[in-house]
Amino acid sequence: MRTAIEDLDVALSGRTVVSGVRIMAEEGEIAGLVGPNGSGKSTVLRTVYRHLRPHAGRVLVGGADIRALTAVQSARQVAALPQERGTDFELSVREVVAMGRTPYKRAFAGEDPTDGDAVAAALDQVGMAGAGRRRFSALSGGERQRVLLARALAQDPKVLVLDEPTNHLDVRHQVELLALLRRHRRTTLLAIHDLNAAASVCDRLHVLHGGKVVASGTPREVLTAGLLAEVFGVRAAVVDHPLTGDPLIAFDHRAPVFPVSGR
Ligand SMILES: Nc1ncnc2c1ncn2[C@@H]1O[C@H](COP(=O)(O)OP(=O)(O)OP(=O)(O)O)[C@@H](O)[C@H]1O
Repeated sequence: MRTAIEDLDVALSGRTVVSGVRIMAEEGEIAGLVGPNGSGKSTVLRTVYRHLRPHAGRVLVGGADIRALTAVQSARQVAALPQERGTDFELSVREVVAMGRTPYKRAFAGEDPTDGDAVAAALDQVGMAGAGRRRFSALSGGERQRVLLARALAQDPKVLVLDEPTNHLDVRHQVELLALLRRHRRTTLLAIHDLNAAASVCDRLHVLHGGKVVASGTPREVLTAGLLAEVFGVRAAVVDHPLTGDPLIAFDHRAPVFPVSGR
């Protein structure tokens, strides 16, 4: 569902950390938020899943201001894989994923077959179909990550918000997760550090720097050697990926880093 972040300002502990942010994700589009540490990516995403209240501006999902929705209404619209990931659930994997079905239940109602199917399908999609009975707290970081993604998928939202979803994942599971996102074609807002992964999966990228969007466009438009030097302070060449044709950033890990302008 079309999601618009309009003129967003967020202040935390009295300091403006995000200002004037405008990001649009069309229906079915995967919009990537990239930028250096502390540039405001998670803060923007937190306003979309209502973890933070903006100081100014608003987030519209399908034309509705998400702050005007009830908790249940917004949970049916937006599901998140946040950066702060619970590790203390003394629940089974299946129970954690079933939490994603809460917005569809009446109080104290049990699980119906639709819920069971949604949970099973979500676990299958993240490659954890055989792990339903395992204790969540006994999983590895990458396994937990995949289970929490399954919980978000089981929520069957109109908009997925993913904060660093490939963190902790080995390369195969990174590739699988990106393929899953591409297959799903659900409106997705994604914060991601891996710029090559971003180039392969995102329709449009929005570069945050010092709490502001400094570039928006397709990965090819945005990921230029000049921008990588200016915003990230690194030397890199952007070439065509020999297998996919996507932009491929070859970082020069030996070069000294450049100074970047702060906020
Ligand atoms: N609770 C808080 N109180 C005060 N400042 C905060 C708080 N949370 C985040 N910040 C600050 O807000 C700014 C943006 O942080 P944010 O987590 O959104 O950045 P990010 O781009 O997601 O970073 P990273 O890539 O490191 O995850 C940073 O300067 C951070 O220190």
